[in-house]
Amino acid sequence: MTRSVLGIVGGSGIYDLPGLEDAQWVTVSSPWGAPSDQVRIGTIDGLKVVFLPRHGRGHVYAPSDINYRANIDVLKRCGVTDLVSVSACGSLKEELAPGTFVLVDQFIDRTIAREKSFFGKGCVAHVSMAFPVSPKLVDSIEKAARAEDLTYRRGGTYLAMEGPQFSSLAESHMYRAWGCDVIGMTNMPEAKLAREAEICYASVAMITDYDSWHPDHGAVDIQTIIKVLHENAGNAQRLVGRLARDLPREHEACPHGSDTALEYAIMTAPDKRDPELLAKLDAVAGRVLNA
Ligand SMILES: CSC[C@H]1O[C@H](OP(=O)(O)O)[C@H](O)[C@@H]1O
Ligand SMILES: Nc1ncnc2[nH]cnc12
Repeated sequence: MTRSVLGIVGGSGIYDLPGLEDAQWVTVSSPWGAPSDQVRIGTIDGLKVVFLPRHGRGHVYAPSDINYRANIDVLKRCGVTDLVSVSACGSLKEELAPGTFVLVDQFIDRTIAREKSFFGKGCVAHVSMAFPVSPKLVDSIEKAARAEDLTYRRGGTYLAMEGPQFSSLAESHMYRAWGCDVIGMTNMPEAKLAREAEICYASVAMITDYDSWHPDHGAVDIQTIIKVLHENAGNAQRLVGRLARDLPREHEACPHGSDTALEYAIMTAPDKRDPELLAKLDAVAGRVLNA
């Protein structure tokens, strides 16, 4: 049996997790470089919870500057089995009004300037991203959202853009034509790296704006986003608190195999593997490399 450990990556406006018991900021180092910040480790009703502010306290890192590999690596080192991103996002659908929480289930990755894999020359691996989100974890988030009476929608496609500038009007229309529901700058490659690290991942997109396409709303601006984020911070905290109280204490196997993603993924023959890369993979791929 594996005990559940809940990880929370806090996005814009979420730099701490009130309600954590016996909480401490802890430095965890990673062979992948510096993570965004220390992690805040504590418990909620006996469940270990590990919180990491994605942009660092004080919002130091832009989306393209975040060391996503180090972030996922340190969360893995802390034993995280289930990881929930809480992110500010723009809406690409009329019915997804600011204040709505979308429980994302698909992604389109349009980022272009980020390290996207722990693997590469000397240890090549290919994991499935067909179903990037763990439905059991989303079940628990949905239960929590219902219990807290939040306005939410289960399912939605998140368009990950490079940023840091917001989309042009033409891009915004194009993403709508593609059928995307929300737009943000951070969930990729985070979701891909969580899959490589065999961590169940889910993303809560807190809608803050209508991006730039809506004829009755002006183009997105940061003041509006911050205002909506402040209005929703309490809801986000209640959601996470409830999720932590109710998450099954025994980690449930992911129907999409998130927790066994590396089982047959590594292509490089054992005698051709690069020892330096293998050493860096000790946390994310230890389960299969040490088997
Ligand atoms: C503050 S608006 C743009 C910024 O907010 C989102 O970040 P996060 O997902 O960490 O909440 C968005 O992706 C941009 O990085
Ligand atoms: N419209 C938008 N585009 C990209 N990232 C966002 N984060 C919040 N709103 C956003």
